[in-house]
Amino acid sequence: MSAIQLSSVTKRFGDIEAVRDLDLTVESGEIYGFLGPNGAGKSTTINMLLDFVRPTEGTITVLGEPVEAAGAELRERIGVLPEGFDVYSRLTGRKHIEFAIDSKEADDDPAEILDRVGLSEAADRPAGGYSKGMRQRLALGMALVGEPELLILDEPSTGLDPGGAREMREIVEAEAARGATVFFSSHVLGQVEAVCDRVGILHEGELVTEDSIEGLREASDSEATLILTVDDATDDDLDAVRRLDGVSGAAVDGSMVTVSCEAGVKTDVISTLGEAGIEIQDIETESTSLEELFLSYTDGEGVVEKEGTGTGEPAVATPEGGQ
Ligand SMILES: Nc1ncnc2c1ncn2[C@@H]1O[C@H](COP(=O)(O)OP(=O)(O)OP(=O)(O)O)[C@@H](O)[C@H]1O
Repeated sequence: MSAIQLSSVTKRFGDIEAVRDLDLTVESGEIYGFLGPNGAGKSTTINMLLDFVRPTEGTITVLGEPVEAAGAELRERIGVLPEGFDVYSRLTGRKHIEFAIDSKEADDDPAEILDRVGLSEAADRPAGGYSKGMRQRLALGMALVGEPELLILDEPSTGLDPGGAREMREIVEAEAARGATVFFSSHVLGQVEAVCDRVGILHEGELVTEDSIEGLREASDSEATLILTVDDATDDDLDAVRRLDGVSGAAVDGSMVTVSCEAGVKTDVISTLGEAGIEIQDIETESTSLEELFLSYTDGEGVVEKEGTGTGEPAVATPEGGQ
């Protein structure tokens, strides 16, 4: 069974088309990253999944139920971390979790949930005094109540420090391991890259691509730029290189030859230059990074901040040196 299915969904607010003809399926047990720059339509889509707003056109089913017809029973099967979650200032963190347990008629141990989200020590303080990151942890804790079949997390890493972002990812992975489906939105590529099985990129209300991180990486790896330091070369020397299948361009500037090509033809380029009598002193390869690929899908709008990835590694592939 699909956990989420949107068919030809469009949402208009007056003249604004927030979501356009969206077809999207998330299978049960998947961790799906919903990526897009500000204003792409992510929150609108999430709000439609939760039946907070209704689509102008199209149909939506969640956990096999048409959302428009579903009621409290469906909501009890879903854990939600909403965008811009606001705490009840005077209530403690523990009270918030207890409230979520009561309203879902669940039997979780509040202390265990508070511990999972790293709020044990602050549990008995009024949440009004919590930092932004602590509020986000509390919201995540409330979403976890009742072992939901589906977790819908709207920008869950907002306000989290790198450690908090890593813990959030570990929780997402643990939830998926017990069988939950996780759908989370982000404009932070690193968050999505580290944890998701599949990613959909939304831009101006439309799904511009959908693939596994591996698939996206392969797409980005398939194009490369070769930068060669040579003894001497003329533009005419490069004609044979330009004629090679998979080469999209070649240029020479002094002792530097730059060739844009598919990654698979790099060796052909080098041997063709050799056959033309060009002495190669040094070779560097730059692959198209995942970051550049994302930017190409969103007209350069920022989905690629590296905030809070917490991996201690770059969030995106960096140009590789050497061959
Ligand atoms: N209630 C509303 N009334 C009018 N326009 C709206 C409403 N909700 C959303 N929009 C518009 O729909 C578009 C998509 O907004 P949405 O909040 O879904 O984007 P988003 O991808 O979640 O962005 P962000 O990353 O900034 O949260 C925007 O142009 C927004 O102004």
